[in-house]
Amino acid sequence: MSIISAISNFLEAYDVTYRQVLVGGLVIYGTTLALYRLYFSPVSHIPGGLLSRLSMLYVRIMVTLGKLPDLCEDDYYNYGDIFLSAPDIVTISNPDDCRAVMGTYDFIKDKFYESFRLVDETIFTTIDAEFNMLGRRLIGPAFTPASLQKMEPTIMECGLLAIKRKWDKLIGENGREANVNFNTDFTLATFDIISTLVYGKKFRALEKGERTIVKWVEKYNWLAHIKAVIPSVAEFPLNLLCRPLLKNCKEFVGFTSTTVEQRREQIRQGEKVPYDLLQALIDGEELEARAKLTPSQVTAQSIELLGAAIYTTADTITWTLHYLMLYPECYRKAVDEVRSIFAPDHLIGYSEGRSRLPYIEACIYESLRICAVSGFLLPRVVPPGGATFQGYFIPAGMTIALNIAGMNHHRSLWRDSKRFMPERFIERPDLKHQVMSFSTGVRICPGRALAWVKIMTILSNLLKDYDFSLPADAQYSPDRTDTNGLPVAMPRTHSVTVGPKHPERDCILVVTKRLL
Ligand code: HEM
Repeated sequence: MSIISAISNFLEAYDVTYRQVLVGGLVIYGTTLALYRLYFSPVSHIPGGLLSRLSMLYVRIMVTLGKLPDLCEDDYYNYGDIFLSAPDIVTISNPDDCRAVMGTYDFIKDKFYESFRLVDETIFTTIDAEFNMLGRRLIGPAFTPASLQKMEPTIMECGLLAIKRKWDKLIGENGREANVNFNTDFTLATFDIISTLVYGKKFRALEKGERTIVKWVEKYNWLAHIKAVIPSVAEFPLNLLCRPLLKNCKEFVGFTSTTVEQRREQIRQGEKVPYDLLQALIDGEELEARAKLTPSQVTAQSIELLGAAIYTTADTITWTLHYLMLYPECYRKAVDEVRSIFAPDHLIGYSEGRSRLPYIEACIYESLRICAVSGFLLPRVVPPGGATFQGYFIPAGMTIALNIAGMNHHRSLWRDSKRFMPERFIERPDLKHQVMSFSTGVRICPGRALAWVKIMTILSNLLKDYDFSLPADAQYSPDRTDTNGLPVAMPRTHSVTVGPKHPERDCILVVTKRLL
């Protein structure tokens, strides 16, 4: 008698259907798994929300809905230094613990980072320490103060000055004032800056409204976001569902590799080429180093730099201006500071802005802290031998996630942490080193100095040259407060960075030329 007929006979004898067996099996499996996760897994004694402890599904749903930043912050306030974000994701928020993890290559990046991989390995996606160090060595020289100073004219021209031209034109057309979507303008300006530095070409997205590449970057980010939730989405048959996104990435890669090839040709022809980010990468192909970048790695890296630099910087400027509008006394102080130091016709360069505008610098730190554009989880794998945090042992192979929002709101460092309070950095400048928005350790953001140049030059000059106010119908203003009496910030969402959820509604400001 075959096994199948034996089972059939057994089911018939007890009057049980296959369906009942299937449902019963699933119930037993689900219950056993739930009991294991809640009471018997090696990390079951770590605190965390019931849904997070039961299934990975909860965090995936939150990621899909763009709610991860809110979850990270709320979970820190609810559970403290260590908690479970999913049955096998232990999240840590204690700055010392996070530094211990990030200070070494032992805790490699989790497979989540594969969702960002497009054509080849990059500084960001790699888990290979040697390759990461090589990439960082190559782009490092582009981010020294001397190199950034050389790039500053481009940064000014494509960033601040392009924004000013656009706003002045709008104001001129409207009479005295104009309504601007500052998030869109900061995004296009930061795109124009970074694309000039990466492709060596000016696209003038802000001026001409030409957004092809911005859309490519947006869709590349979306694909990465979807891959983070459904890793097999780029494989058959799911790839059929996101054909337009995959086609978009192909075009993006094609355009980038052609541009890289054009630069190589210029070099071969002996033409003078600018020193920019692309050049730093191409130089890497020529290095005598044992490991050097292949052409497809240069393409992949160029795309990554574009993706890493646009929304991070634009959204940071956006949040800073938004918080200044919610806290008018801070806005007033920032404006008074810059206008008392610099003449109306002075173009504030980065280093003078950074050294002479401590309050505006403090506003930027506070915005990076209170709503980090990277305010979500950075997942790493626990190395062989396991690791102990806050008295809990975490076995090798489990994911440990660093909670940037948790560190930036940590009770031990930040008094009244939900309040936008730039003064904290004036009273205690040492706190600047505790803002974790650029991460920390061996994989700290290599582009942070460039980001600072863009943020500081754009913000300080705009505050000097324009008066900003909220439109009459603004939904988020100083008058709309929460139960603690603090102004409610506009809702945020998360794809690759944490940005405004409804920029078309919440990022409109009335701009007038400064009255002399
Ligand atoms: C306000 C602006 C920015 C913020 C807040 C920011 C934040 C971060 C954070 C938190 C990481 C670590 C991510 C992780 O480990 O998962 C990171 C990595 C990285 N960032 Fe940035 N970033 C900013 C701007 C930039 C810019 C302008 C560039 C380049 C032009 C850049 C290039 C990179 C690269 C290549 C990495 C990967 C580093 C590695 O894995 O070794 N970022 N950034």
